[in-house]
Amino acid sequence: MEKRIAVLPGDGIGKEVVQGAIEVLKAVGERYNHQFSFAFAEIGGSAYDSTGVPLPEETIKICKESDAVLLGAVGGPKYDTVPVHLRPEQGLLQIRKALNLFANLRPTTYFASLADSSPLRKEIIEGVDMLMVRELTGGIYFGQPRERREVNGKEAVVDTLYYERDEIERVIRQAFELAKTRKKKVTSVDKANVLESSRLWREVAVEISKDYPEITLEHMLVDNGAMQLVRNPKQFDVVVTENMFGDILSDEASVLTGSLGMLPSASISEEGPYLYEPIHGSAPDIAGKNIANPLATILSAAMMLKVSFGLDEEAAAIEKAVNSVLDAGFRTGDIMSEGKTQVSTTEMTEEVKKAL
Ligand SMILES: NC(=O)C1=CN([C@@H]2O[C@H](COP(=O)(O)OP(=O)(O)OC[C@H]3O[C@@H](n4cnc5c(N)ncnc54)[C@H](O)[C@@H]3O)[C@@H](O)[C@H]2O)C=CC1
Ligand SMILES: CC(C)CC(=O)C(=O)O
Ligand SMILES: [Mg+2]
Repeated sequence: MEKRIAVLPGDGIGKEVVQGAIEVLKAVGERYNHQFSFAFAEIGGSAYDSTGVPLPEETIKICKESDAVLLGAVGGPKYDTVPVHLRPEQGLLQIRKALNLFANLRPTTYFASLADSSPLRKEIIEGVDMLMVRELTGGIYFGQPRERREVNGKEAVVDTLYYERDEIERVIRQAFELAKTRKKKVTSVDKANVLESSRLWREVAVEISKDYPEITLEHMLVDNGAMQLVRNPKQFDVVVTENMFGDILSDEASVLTGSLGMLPSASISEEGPYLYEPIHGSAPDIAGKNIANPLATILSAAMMLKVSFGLDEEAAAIEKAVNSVLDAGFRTGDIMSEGKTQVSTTEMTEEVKKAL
């Protein structure tokens, strides 16, 4: 199979972890006789530095001409004083919008050999297998107006949480479709006791559920959801929620696996190409030290093989290699525990390649 992959390393550890995923994809290509080519493009702070904007037109073009997109992460303290509309994070929001990536799938699975790395008790996390479906192109990260203003002589500020019914419908329908292939339960997380947007969200979820009689729909308020996620995560199968709630809850969910550095994601659209990225950010506190965990990005590459290219066997081979490396005791600093072997980003990548 011949596939062209757009690669957007971004900033900070984004560059380091993406390199790991590329090497693993090349190793899979060699072993299974696929030709993966890589087209590099800029995004985020590094794009701002070289072009003055966080998402150059050229990057959008390269992505649209590719079969899938692999992204690292954007941002860093260097850009704190850049005007908000030019900040690295805007580049990420803009590429999601440009590619119409309306649903972000963030699976949280239990890694038996990492049970010691989670601050949560083993009996709470053992067997966790949930999928967060986060709305990705609407809500408060995109709504207008978003500005500072003066009101009655005082400094004021406005952000806007805006959704159109069809934006809510398509992501909730996607969650039900995914639940059909899993444990047949959808938990819709909202704040319907306060927000009008959540009241419509809940209404739409009930309507769509009528098309899926075999699937159980449950509603949960987001504050309770945040608590249930660490108290009893095994109750969840598919969780569907709006953009900001999903952003926050999925970082929380990563604690169930042992580290933020373990959670991959796939962002899907109606037309493709899809985009794959770890859920973490550019981690300025550890960037440039070759200590970041590359596994979330390597597992995102596995999601790419499966979801975009239909290469189930190859994707499973990567997942199996990751598990065997963890079972063998290799750990980056974020998942390190007593008696294990601490390795760097590049060494972890090498171990995964060997295990393949
Ligand atoms: N998708 C993206 O590009 C995202 C970008 N950001 C941006 O990243 C920058 C830093 O944000 P933070 O709030 O610090 O979030 P972060 O996700 O970058 O880091 C949070 C903590 O987790 C650790 N961590 C994250 N990924 C890791 C990995 N692979 N291996 C080991 N440890 C890891 C970091 O060292 C840090 O202590 C900001 O500019 C933020 O806007 C934040 C989240 C997502
Ligand atoms: C720019 C942010 C919305 C990125 C983020 O935190 C995420 O997508 O998880
Ligand atoms: Mg986030």
